[in-house]
Amino acid sequence: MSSIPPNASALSASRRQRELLQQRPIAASLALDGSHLHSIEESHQRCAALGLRRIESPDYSPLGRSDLRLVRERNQRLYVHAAPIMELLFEQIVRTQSLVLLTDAQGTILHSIGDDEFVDRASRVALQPGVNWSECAKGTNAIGTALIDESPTLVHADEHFMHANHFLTCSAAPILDPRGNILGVLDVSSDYHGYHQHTMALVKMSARMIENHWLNEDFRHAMRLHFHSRPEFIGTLMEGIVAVGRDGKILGANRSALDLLQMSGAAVRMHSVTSLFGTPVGAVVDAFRSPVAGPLRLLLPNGQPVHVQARCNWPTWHGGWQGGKDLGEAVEPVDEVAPEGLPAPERNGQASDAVVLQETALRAARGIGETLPPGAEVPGEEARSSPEGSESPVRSAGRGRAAADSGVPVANLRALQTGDPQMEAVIGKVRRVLDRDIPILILGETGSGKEVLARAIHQDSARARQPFVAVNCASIPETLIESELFGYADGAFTGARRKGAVGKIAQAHGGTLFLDEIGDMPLALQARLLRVLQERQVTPLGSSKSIEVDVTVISATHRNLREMIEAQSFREDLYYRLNGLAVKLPPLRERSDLLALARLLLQREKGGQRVPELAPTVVDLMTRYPWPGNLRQMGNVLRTAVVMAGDEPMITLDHLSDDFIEDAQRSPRTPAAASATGTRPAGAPLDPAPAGGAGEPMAAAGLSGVEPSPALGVPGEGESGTLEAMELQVIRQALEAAGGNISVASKRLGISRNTIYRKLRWRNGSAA
Ligand SMILES: Nc1ncnc2c1ncn2[C@@H]1O[C@H](COP(=O)(O)OP(=O)(O)OP(=O)(O)O)[C@@H](O)[C@H]1O
Repeated sequence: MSSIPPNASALSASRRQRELLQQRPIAASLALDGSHLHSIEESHQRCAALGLRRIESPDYSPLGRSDLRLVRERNQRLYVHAAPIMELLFEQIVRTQSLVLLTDAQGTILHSIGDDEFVDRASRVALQPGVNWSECAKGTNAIGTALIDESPTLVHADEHFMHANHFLTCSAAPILDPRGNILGVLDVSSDYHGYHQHTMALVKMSARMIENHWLNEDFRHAMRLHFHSRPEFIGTLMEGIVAVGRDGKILGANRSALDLLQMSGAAVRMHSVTSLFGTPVGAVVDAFRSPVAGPLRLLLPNGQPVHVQARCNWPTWHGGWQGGKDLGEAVEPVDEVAPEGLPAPERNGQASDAVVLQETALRAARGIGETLPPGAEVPGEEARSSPEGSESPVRSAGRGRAAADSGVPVANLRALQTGDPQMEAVIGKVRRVLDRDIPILILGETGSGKEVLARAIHQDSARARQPFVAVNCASIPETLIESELFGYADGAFTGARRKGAVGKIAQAHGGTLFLDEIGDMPLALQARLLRVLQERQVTPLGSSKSIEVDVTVISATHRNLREMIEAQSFREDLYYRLNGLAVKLPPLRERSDLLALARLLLQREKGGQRVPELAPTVVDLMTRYPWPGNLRQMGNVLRTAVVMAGDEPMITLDHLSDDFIEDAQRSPRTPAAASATGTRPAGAPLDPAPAGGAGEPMAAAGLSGVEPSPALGVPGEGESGTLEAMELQVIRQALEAAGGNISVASKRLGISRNTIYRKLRWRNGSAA
């Protein structure tokens, strides 16, 4: 840990604290304690020393698919232990607009579960698999700072170093192996308005559960002593556990053991059963030979009495234990058994985990009930409050997530009609096939709104009250995608999760299955998916029984599936099965409703408060920028701008990050977006695009965001009347009639595309 800076030590603690509170007013409202403030302050100093800037856009780029696969493979064991506990944790916080995240020891997100609406918001700051959240990548944040401080860490709102992350509140706890090495971090992130003081307790407990599972597996052939000063705490998360070798040496300990013993992991491993509990290991084994043995009462080195229970693979131990000598033989693993009277091995397994977490959440909810957010339900009450109280928990959770509302209404198709003719055409097409059991394939660049459209289709369909289940084929490790989709039967796996699980396809029964990034579906699974879609039956892994499924399928991709078919990486038969109707979303740079969308995004950010205006210079930059990340990227830029602007009524260049300004200034204006600058009222109809016009994307016509591009609109002041102005007006009208498509306009006018560019570039240059 770094030391307190000299100027801080000179100031009185309370004055320093006051200063900090002024700097971070949102977090100040939580009245967090001095050690918390100190840890955040130190982290900010580290970030400043690293040269990080508060207003910069963090590096959002995730690892490539194959790199992510490698990282996940390296951390497969952590995932196997953590995934079921993450699900339990999520069940306790479902509908609180939160995300449960697991990272590796470097802070790279391996796995996430969350409320759909918040997943959407979180993905805008790349709280998603493959993205690294170490402090040096994202500045002060709960994951990165917990990794450095090696302790549970809360980072709330403006305590995040980077402004882009100020909307978050995050509670993270490192996960340690029994030797004290960091395995990864467990984190819950949500919108800071939804802060709950009990979230950190749940995260810490969940991290401990993962650690205990890890320890139990690591030392499944060793004896484990479970101890606590109060016998009723044995078998709970508060119990200390030490693993003991046959020679009586301590091999490892869980975090509670270190707390109870007040020792470091390294110090504990210097001990033996004799030096730690004052009794030779042989005596302990003998004491537990009896099938009715109760806990032993032993003394810790500090004289504190504790109650101790033993667990081990008794047959192996009885055979191997000979008067304290380690036979050193390799022993065949056998199923763990406990003598009668000892806690059964499962007592520390899934069932007790669920109970512990639920009880904690219930206690927290009762104790601080008034701080529960609207809509949050006390665990266990969901089924009662649900109108279809008899449905399965999986189904309820799915519906809860789909309908979860963070103040952003789930859009229907009408809400997506913000004045762009290409969008109008797309929506018109999907409306015609609604409820006709025709699979829809949504194509479009990343961030162009494919998932939002899929949800809107579901929302407007007769299945709206049934689940909408989204599966991102790119973010699930290839090894897990099969079980995620198809589910698995009890006993199909021997890992931490032995109970069966309902797959996503079955979860979507009665509703809509959204297969996002379908182009990333491994080839081997494409055949299986095709069979499910054709037969409308799914067979979970390890089961011989098929389950009938009634789902309507919407899929989406940013890839060119036809090219993939040619390259034999996508099955043609599956393509035709998914493609009852293909619609292509326009990229933002081609949309004429950019300003209307910007306003919607600002409204979302302000959550009912007064929405700031955009200064003309900002509008100019926004309309000339090519927006490679589309709506998602525009949302990020506006979120930062809103935070920077605070209560100011107008967003100006001062509120935008420098790199965005530089990039945008280098970009010429795009024709379609230019019509959103006010030259055409947002929402006013454009001439319908000619056949093949809107269908031919600008990129395909050779107009990329970096090429010079023309502006649309009526002649500027002082332009009208001259020959040149009339020429320009004709070109603009032709372009507008062609939906911004330069190839079509040039053919109609009988002039080359270059002439159009030249004339309009000259006009832009002279107007500048
Ligand atoms: N019409 C819209 N109005 C406001 N925001 C929108 C609209 N469409 C999309 N967005 C926002 O843009 C972001 C990206 O949307 P979405 O996730 O649907 O894109 P996508 O094409 O599915 O992205 P990806 O290809 O990366 O999965 C989201 O934050 C979403 O809320």
